[in-house]
Amino acid sequence: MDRSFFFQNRSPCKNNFILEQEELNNFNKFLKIKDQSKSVGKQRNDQDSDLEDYYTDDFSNEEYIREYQQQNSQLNKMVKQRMIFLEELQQQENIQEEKRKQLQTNLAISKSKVQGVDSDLLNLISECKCLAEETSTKQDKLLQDKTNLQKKEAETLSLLNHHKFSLQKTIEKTINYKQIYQNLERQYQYYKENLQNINEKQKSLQEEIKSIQDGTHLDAQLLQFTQQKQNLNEKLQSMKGNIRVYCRIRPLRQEEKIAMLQNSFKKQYEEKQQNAQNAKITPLSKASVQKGSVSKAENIKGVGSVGKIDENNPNFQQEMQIYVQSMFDIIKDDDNLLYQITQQNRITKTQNSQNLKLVVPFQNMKSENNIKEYNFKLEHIFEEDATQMEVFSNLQELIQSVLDGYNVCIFAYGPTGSGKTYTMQGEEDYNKWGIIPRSIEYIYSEIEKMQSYGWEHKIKIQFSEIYNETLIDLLHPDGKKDEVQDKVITQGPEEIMKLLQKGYISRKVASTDCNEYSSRSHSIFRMNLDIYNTQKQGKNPQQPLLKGSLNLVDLAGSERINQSNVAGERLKETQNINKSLTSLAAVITSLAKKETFTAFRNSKLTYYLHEYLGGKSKTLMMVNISPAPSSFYPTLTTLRFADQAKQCQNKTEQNTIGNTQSQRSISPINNVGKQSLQKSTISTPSKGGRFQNILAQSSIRNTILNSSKK
Ligand SMILES: Nc1ncnc2c1ncn2[C@@H]1O[C@H](COP(=O)(O)OP(=O)(O)OP(=O)(O)O)[C@@H](O)[C@H]1O
Repeated sequence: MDRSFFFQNRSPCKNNFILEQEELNNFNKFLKIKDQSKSVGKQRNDQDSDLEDYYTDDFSNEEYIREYQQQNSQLNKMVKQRMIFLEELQQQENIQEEKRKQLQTNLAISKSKVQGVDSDLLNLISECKCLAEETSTKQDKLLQDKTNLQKKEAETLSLLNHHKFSLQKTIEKTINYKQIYQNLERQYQYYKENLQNINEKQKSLQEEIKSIQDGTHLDAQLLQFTQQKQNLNEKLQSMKGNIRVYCRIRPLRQEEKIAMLQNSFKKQYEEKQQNAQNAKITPLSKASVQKGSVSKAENIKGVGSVGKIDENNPNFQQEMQIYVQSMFDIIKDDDNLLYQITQQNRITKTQNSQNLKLVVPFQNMKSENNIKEYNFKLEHIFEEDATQMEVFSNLQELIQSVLDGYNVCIFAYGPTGSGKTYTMQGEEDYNKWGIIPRSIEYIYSEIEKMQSYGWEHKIKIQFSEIYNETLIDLLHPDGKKDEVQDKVITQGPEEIMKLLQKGYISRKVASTDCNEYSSRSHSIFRMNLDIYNTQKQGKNPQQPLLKGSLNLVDLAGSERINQSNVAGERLKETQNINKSLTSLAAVITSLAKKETFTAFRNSKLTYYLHEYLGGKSKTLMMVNISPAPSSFYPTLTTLRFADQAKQCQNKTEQNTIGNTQSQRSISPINNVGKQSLQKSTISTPSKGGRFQNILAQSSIRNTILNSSKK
């Protein structure tokens, strides 16, 4: 049997080697015994016998023994190889052990390092925490800064918007002014050329005067020249229509600005209150309210009843006062800003080449988004910033007509407090003089200029009022009723001013809720001119060549009785004012419709003015309106009336000899009820006070002369 397979098939592990080694030793021992017994015949002990028994089967003959020996030597070689391999393994194991030790050392080092890293990590974590806190604080600050910036941005934006709006307005105005300036420049060129022509004509006329001894030739030419001028003027006037309607918007008054701010505050307050109420009504309490166990007002403590402001609440009053005061500082005199802040709609003027429109926006109380616009086409609109001078310069041509022998009537119409008396009479300061003093000044300056051409004028004035349907002569010492006398003026414009001043003091004025100095009567200033030409008519002519009449009417303000809060005598006045204005509106409507009969006699006012409404006069209605949102309804009614008035057509005619209209006085009107005037009941915070120092200021004649020189 080949036993080498034992070794070949065994794995080269240490135990296997030991076993193999043992077996080999045993076998060698057996061989030795065998050899000894063969040569010496030596006695075998028990152990040898066992070995011999063990191997006897296989090693019975010599051949086998040799074979085994060979195998044995091979096996020895293998054992040696295995031993070498074993040693190598041992060495590797040693190396591994070394490495393991090394690794352990490394592990220990790493562990200590990890411990270091751990503490570093802890430090880092705490640093991170600090950083996170710092970051969150910084974030909060940044958020705060951002909110502040956003607020500032919004404020700046609204300011910019406001500036943009003002700038746009300014640009529009500048464009308007530019156009006006260009027109004026054209007119100036035109007049300059005309003046040159006139100067040339004047020169040639003067030469003719020198050369021609017979005066009638000159008279004829002068008259022709004057008539040409009158015809041209007449054409110009008739082109503009007969009852012309101008509109003047007065500036907002302080009280109106305050009212606008208060309304805006109330609106905001109401909104806030509503929001607070909505927030406080919980579903449960709503249910209780529906069940009827809790009242809504009870439920919302401290807020007041739903949707309504308790105006008597001192907190509300105080808050509103603070708001209005602070806003007033902000808006100063910037009306644009006021309209923007209070979100109120503004009356605006629009213009194209043909039409001048007044747009009156009205916000429906029921729905905020429902803004209705009312458009009115008017011949001329004076906006809030129009000066007295600007207004008059637009009427100058009309006043000129009086000197050319026409009847002219300008009446101021509008709700109470809309600026009629300011427009007609004005105030003490020269810049604030109204149409009446400026017309007197203008007529006298023209008369002076015409004197050198042989023109002479006789001036008579009347100043009257219609109060409670009674016509009263304001220049009569006893305030004569139902008859107005002419007062002949001999001393020039100062005399007229003095008389007017007296008349203003007598005029019925009272303080109402709508106007501190409210006119309670219609006042009529009439200036009659008898015009002569001595060069044509010779010295001391008996009859005037032309007659002109200027009528300036300051109507009492139309007002709503509940709005002006009047009672007693004041209520009666208001009723009479409204009645006569209603008659005026009816007359205007009738004339506009060209009805065959017009009821002029329905009131003293229409009867007194009938020649100027339906006659041959040149009539201008100056419609005064207030821009205040609270005056919306009176403004609308007034503009509707103006719309009717502009449709009336008069046939203007010059008052030449044989074609004169007597306007000296009005005869007593029997069929209009005469009412007695209870003078003692009238409080008279006099509008005449505005005029008291006019005469003291400067000599009117000087003013007139200076202006005529200009
Ligand atoms: N264009 C204006 N510029 C400055 N202030 C004005 C202007 N128009 C009117 N006012 C002021 O408004 C107030 C009311 O004006 P005014 O008395 O002329 O109104 P009214 O229409 O005559 O009123 P009433 O019909 O009640 O007599 C006055 O204090 C007046 O000075």
